[in-house]
Amino acid sequence: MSSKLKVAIVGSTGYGGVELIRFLVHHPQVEIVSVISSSSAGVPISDGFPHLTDIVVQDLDGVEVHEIAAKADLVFTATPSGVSTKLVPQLLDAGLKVIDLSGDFRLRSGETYEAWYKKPAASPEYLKQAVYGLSEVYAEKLAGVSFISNPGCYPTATLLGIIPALKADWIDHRSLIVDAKSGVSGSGRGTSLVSHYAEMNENFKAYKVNKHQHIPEIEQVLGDIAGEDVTITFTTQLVPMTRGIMSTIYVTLKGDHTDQDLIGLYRDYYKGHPFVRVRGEGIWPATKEVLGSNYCDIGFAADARTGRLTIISVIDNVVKGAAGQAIQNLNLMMGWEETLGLGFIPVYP
Ligand SMILES: NC(=O)C1=CN([C@@H]2O[C@H](COP(=O)(O)OP(=O)(O)OC[C@H]3O[C@@H](n4cnc5c(N)ncnc54)[C@H](OP(=O)(O)O)[C@@H]3O)[C@@H](O)[C@H]2O)C=CC1
Ligand SMILES: CC(=O)N[C@@H](CCC(=O)OP(=O)(O)O)C(=O)O
Repeated sequence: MSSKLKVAIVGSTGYGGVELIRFLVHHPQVEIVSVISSSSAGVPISDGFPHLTDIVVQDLDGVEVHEIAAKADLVFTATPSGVSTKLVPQLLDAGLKVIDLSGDFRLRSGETYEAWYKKPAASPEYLKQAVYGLSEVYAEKLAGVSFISNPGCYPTATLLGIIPALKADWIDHRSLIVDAKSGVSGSGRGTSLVSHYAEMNENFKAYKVNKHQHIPEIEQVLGDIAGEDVTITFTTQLVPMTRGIMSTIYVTLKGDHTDQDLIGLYRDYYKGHPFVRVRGEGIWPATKEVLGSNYCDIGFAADARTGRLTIISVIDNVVKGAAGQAIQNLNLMMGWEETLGLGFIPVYP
């Protein structure tokens, strides 16, 4: 009998779900016992995803909570916001561990969720149970828990870029401006006008400026760390590429810290967390340098002339921004090596 952890994936036909499969197939402690679809049950998953031919031979299962509970120990819910709100409590009540990739359990306040997501929030009882899984920052809080809410893609790149400097009190958080760019896969597999080739190709488009649902998530974490309310200016933009997020952060420095000081501070903060790589002086990261991997790469430019600091943080939105971090969180939850199943070099070129 296998002693591996039995996992199921709801939303396995979406970008996050398919990426979970890509990594979990090689995870030494995990067996995928069910790939689940609300719309294509009974069909071999490789019919819709021929790249999985002869690798994942399972048929898709339907979303039947009691059947999932009979087969699995843990469920990844890679489902749209609004769907997780209703599904996750049922899975938890059935005794399953859950790692949810949606935005439905990241905000502590249901009112804040409803204001930004424009959807009914989950009940406070379940919001309270969720542990926010920004892996490098909250690793110790994740050990042994049953329910992790995986961070958003933009928050992951942005928070990992800001937190060490904020913790050290080297920056004035009232001056924070975040200019964030994403590849189109960030909006999921469902078609929309925004991701239509003719709309997106050879185009560079800002959207949800100051209205993006990730603003309260970023402000919640920064506020916890600063010990007071933090507000940010946040602009999101769509770039005509498939994967990748670059979050460029502008902030006023407290004191005259150099690039070398910042490199030292960040390397120290992320010591023991191999998925955050701090670049050397003048070597700023590009999205392609983390493509297909769980890395977040960070570079700096402190400007003595203006007293401001530019921080550049890049991730692959589908990996470190979703499926990869979810698996990193699984490892932390289970007390396994943080890198298990994730040790891939980025795809280059
Ligand atoms: N793409 C990204 O870069 C990131 C995504 N996220 C979040 O992760 C989640 C998944 O994202 P992503 O994979 O991109 O989204 P997709 O739209 O690509 O996939 C979502 C999947 O959810 C399934 N689904 C839809 N409705 C239901 C339902 N009622 N019950 C069960 N399953 C349902 C669909 O599959 P089927 O019809 O087969 O059931 C669909 O394939 C979302 O909440 C997203 O916001 C977070 C960070 C980054
Ligand atoms: C490029 C693109 O459209 N990205 C999406 C990311 C959505 C997402 O991941 O949503 P939650 O984290 O809130 O679940 C967006 O900006 O809305």
